[in-house]
Amino acid sequence: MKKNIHVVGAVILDDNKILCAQRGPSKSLPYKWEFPGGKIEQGETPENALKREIEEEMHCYINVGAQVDHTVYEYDFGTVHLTTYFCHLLEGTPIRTEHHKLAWVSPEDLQILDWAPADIPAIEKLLNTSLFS
Ligand SMILES: Nc1nc2c([nH]c(=O)n2[C@H]2C[C@H](O)[C@@H](COP(=O)(O)OP(=O)(O)OP(=O)(O)O)O2)c(=O)[nH]1
Repeated sequence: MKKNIHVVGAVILDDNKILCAQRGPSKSLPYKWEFPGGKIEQGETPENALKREIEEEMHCYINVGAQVDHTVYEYDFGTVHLTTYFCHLLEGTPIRTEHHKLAWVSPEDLQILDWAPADIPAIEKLLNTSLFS
């Protein structure tokens, strides 16, 4: 059986846009787009894992709201259990540290990006939700 990897992703909304992040060339899933976030550590709640990851990788603070989606996707390196949450910026501006690129993207442009396969159901949900009404 493949290794289970529990991952949280932040759908950060600001000014009618969503913050999207592109993985670097030397990572698994090279150049794929994802939601900023990462693996949940032992004993951590998903919300606290997400806040910690965003502080570590983008040097800003968020609050974590409702769940967007939960998907399970089997990659060759393991089975990713991805939970995404709506988030807002509380303090600071996201800084790119680990990612190849960061981009603020309008909901209608989300499907232009080459997403990590585990993210596709969340993208479809976001496209079918009126986010800013
Ligand atoms: N953060 C994040 N990870 C995602 C998403 N979709 C998706 O398949 N993943 C995968 C990529 C990684 O294998 C794993 C997240 O682990 P991580 O953020 O610690 O990734 P990493 O690149 O530092 O780790 P690794 O792949 O080098 O082991 O989940 C997503 O939307 N956000």
